[in-house]
Amino acid sequence: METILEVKNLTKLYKNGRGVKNISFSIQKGDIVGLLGPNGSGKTTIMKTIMGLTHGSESSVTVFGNDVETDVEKTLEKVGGLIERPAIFEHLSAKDNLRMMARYYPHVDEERIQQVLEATRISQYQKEKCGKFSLGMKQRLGLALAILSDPELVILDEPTNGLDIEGTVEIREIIKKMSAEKGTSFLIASHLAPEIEKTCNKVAIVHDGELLSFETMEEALRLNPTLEDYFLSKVKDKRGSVLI
Ligand SMILES: Nc1ncnc2c1ncn2[C@@H]1O[C@H](COP(=O)(O)OP(=O)(O)OP(=O)(O)O)[C@@H](O)[C@H]1O
Repeated sequence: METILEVKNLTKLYKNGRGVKNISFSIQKGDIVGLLGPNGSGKTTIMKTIMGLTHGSESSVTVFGNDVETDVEKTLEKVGGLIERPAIFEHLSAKDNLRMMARYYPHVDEERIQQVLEATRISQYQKEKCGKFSLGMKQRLGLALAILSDPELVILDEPTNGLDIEGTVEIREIIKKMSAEKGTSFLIASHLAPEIEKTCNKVAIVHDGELLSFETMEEALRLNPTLEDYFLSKVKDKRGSVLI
């Protein structure tokens, strides 16, 4: 198995003392890893540190064997990300937003742009200015931007945020198809257990800045009817109480 991402003892504490402590996990080629945790548990902080957008204190994050702290550009060449809100130029069309992004990737041509517009089902709106897009359409464009360069690792923060049922299913299918057909690896943050359960083959439970567990989905569901039950059992183990 090829290790794509390795996070060792990631600690990032903000001045207010909040953040994440001692997070360790790894992603192998083709894995779809879900980062499941409630609001404020540290999911975005973990993703931002992996993408070099913020820096941990005692951590080591290696992507494709390169240390993210020492060589961010090289490390992130094969990584696509959608973190917090998609970075979209509202005065441009969806297609022009993709063209702007394509400037950074010599191998991305018009055919690839069209392919991605179709895969994310925004081709019918491709000429409209993005300022008029609904939240869900912006989210689809955010995913299109993240996968445009055909990255080997895609990092997505709440990718189905604002999407309707069909949109959620479509995004899930795109993720699974890329993993199965191309071996693309994914790290997906969400506070929605059913979504992570349906999409991912591994799950990391984050709570109050700590990693409570990192398991295959199969193992998580072995003694639990749903991922939600697994999550609650892990939180209960930590607190020694049924209250969460
Ligand atoms: N720039 C910052 N300065 C101070 N505290 C921060 C900062 N960013 C995040 N935090 C705090 O760190 C903790 C983890 O936040 P983070 O955004 O990583 O959580 P999250 O799991 O992504 O939450 P959500 O699901 O609500 O997006 C929270 O307590 C948050 O208030």
